[in-house]
Amino acid sequence: MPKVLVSDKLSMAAVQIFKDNGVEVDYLPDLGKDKEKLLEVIGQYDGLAIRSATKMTEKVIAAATRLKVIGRAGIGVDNVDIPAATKKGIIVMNTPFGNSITTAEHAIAMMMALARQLPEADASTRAGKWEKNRFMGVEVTNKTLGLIGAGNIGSIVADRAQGLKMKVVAFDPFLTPDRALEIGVEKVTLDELLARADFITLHTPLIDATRNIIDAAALAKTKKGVRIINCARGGLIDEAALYEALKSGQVAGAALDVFLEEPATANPLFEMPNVICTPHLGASTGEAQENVALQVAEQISAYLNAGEISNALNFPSISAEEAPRLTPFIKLAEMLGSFAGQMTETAIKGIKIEFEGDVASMNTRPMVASAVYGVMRPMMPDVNMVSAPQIAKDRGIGVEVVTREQQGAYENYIRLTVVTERQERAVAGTVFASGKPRIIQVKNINMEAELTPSMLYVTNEDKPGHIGRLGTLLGTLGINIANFNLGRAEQGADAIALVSIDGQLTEAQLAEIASLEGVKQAKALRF
Ligand SMILES: NC(=O)C1=CN([C@@H]2O[C@H](COP(=O)(O)OP(=O)(O)OC[C@H]3O[C@@H](n4cnc5c(N)ncnc54)[C@H](O)[C@@H]3O)[C@@H](O)[C@H]2O)C=CC1
Ligand SMILES: O=C(O)CCC(=O)C(=O)O
Repeated sequence: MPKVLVSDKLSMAAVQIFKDNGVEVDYLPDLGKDKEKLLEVIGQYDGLAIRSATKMTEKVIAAATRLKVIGRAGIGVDNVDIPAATKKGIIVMNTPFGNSITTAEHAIAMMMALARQLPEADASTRAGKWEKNRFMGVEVTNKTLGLIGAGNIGSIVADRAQGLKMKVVAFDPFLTPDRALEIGVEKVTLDELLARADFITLHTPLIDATRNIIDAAALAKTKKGVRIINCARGGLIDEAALYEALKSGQVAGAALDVFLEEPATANPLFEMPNVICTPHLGASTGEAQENVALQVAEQISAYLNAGEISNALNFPSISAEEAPRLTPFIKLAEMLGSFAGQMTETAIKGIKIEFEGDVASMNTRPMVASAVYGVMRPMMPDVNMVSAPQIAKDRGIGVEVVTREQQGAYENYIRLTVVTERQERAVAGTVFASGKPRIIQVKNINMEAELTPSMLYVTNEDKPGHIGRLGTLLGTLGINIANFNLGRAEQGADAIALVSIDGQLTEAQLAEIASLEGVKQAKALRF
């Protein structure tokens, strides 16, 4: 039974979902904050469900010897070292939509609170001051909202802001003109946004391109008296620069849900009267927390129990519907890769994977990952389907993918070519209607073979007597033949034999086979 740790505070509904799916679960909501304890116990778990308090650093990931999946009940995964997880073959998933409405609503609430100074007015009134003249606000109607990041949350914010009769301009390099039209925003450059916005709201992930996107230089380009809302990530705004801009009046107010250092318990911005702070509450509604907890528990369970992959950030998705259909092709791709990988003895420059027929219209990305995994596994025993594409990229191994309509007799055809300094070696296969993967071509020679755990691959001159000699030698060596598959380019040219055998060949036995008359190459293969 797979075992999952929930190390941050999650709705208990998640725990029930794990149990209902036959997954053992430890609910330890404070563990994520205790780095040492996390390091101590993480090695026991196959799955991990977190929010933002648990920091999955390279060190913790290295200690997670059994871990197969990390599920973030939420959107931002900046608390997970994704490259380290990928290298270890750990799938990292999030729940990209479950808290978007709630977070967008928080941004709008922060904007309105900022426009009318609600927290300060509230505190003053409770203190018995009745300072009616002190709290002069601004209307949002007809004001310009500058949206930095127009993805899921940004576009909901845009929709709500338009309901408040605001004009919305958006800076997002990936926003297409059609999408901008659809969500009713004007796509602008960052400088234009800074120059035009009365309110600026941030909704991007924290990545290198967005870190300190609002810095001193950007603040200098804003309208004097701009108000800024950040319900995305600390680190998007240079806090020291914001402090100075608030002090000088360049920025009239800021509403911050997120901070560079969290938990934020002492921050110079807390001293500023025109700053509203919440403790990373963007996603904190009952509705959003129920959504993300249920979703993450379902996703983790489906992966651990059935290999279904949804919302993974480091691996292509495989839906429950397509999983049964894709599985034999994923297996075939891995077998072809493994065959070619075992035959390759020099540095690999590239891998080409061609999909023909029905398979070309399927979700080929997991097959590509599986094929690359197959090629690399003989050289790197710790590689896996998640890490293989990244490792190939790191090593400069190009992966070319070609898809085309059916050309030959097979309804489905996958051909994998490994390119080395010295040569190209291709192997092709198909999946029959029965769901059985088969090798159908090796080095352009047709044959039909099932790949079994232990095989002998022989290339020889196509001359009479070879099969008899090989069979007799295997018998003499005490090797039982389970299946014998043959193919040849043309009469008298090169021929190949793929022999399924019981047990393993020793190096000495292989050398005897290689020295048989007419044999050009003999290799033991394992699948
Ligand atoms: N305060 C909170 O509790 C919460 C915060 N968040 C934060 O909100 C962020 C956004 O969430 P979603 O809208 O769901 O993500 P999303 O992926 O749907 O949208 C992000 C948008 O940022 C854009 N973007 C990327 N690089 C950019 C750049 N250099 N400049 C401008 N735009 C850029 C992308 O094109 C995309 O449209 C998350 O990454 C997360 O960090 C999310 C949920 C709750
Ligand atoms: O889990 C939370 O409360 C924070 C949510 C968040 O920041 C996210 O989903 O990116």
